[in-house]
Amino acid sequence: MQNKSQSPCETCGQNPQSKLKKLGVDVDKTDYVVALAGNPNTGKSTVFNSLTGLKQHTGNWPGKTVGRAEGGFMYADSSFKIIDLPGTYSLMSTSEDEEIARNFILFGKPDVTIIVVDAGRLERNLNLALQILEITDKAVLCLNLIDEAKRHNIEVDQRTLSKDLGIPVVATSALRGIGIPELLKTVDDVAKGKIICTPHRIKNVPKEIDSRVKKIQESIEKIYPGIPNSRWIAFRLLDGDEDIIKAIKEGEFINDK
Ligand SMILES: Nc1nc2c(ncn2[C@@H]2O[C@H](COP(=O)(O)OP(=O)(O)OP(=O)(O)O)[C@@H](O)[C@H]2O)c(=O)[nH]1
Ligand SMILES: [Mg+2]
Repeated sequence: MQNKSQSPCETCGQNPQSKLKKLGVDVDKTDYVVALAGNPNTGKSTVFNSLTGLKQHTGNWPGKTVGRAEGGFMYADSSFKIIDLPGTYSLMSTSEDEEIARNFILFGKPDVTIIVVDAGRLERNLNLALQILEITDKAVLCLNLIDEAKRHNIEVDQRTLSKDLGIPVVATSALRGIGIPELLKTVDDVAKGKIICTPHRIKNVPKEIDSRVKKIQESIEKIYPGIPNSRWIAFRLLDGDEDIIKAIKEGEFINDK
């Protein structure tokens, strides 16, 4: 039955959005888990709200999302849990909120990570995107605020960007719902392995460093069997990251589900 508030376009079978059912907070036992990551103020909560029907705080000031919020949606007969995370500039972050985001991206084992970036501030935003691509095999770049970028005559070569990053890129204007159907379909395709990502990774790590990292990695995995991203942790330990040293000692990551 057609919902009164929806236009014929929104309910047409050709439109991927017609396969979307917003589930609000109903997120028990879903088929897939999706994380929304990105710098502050890029529109993560706006994307979250449009997919779940929830009303996470949004606004034009940094640090609006505190802690993490969960919501759900159905798409093409599959159920998804989606996690809205606080904005963060780096996976080596220090504030409590940034730590929540970092821990979920690293250890929450999302099936797909949507990296939301500001199309008008791409260079700055790609710093976090590249860090996330080091540690995940399944990601989609959501090139948001495309309306604002256009207003400032900024054009993004999506094809080249997608090729260079090795993940699909979808342009959106989340505030206006533009590109959300395409984003949904792409996330579904990545989750189900219909789109295979080949994420950009740093190559040519010197042999000596690589072999030491592997040794540390083995020790971490011995203490915490099944821990994701042990290589990333090994690099952080080598770097003397106090936060990570403390978290490893206290098993903090393992409990952060
Ligand atoms: N013009 C325009 N504004 C947008 C778009 N997406 C989001 N916004 C606005 O940008 C501001 C920030 O959006 P949020 O969704 O709160 O951003 P966020 O990434 O969740 O922010 P943090 O929680 O601080 O990390 C809000 O005022 C939104 O209404 C868009 O595509 N175009
Ligand atoms: Mg937010």
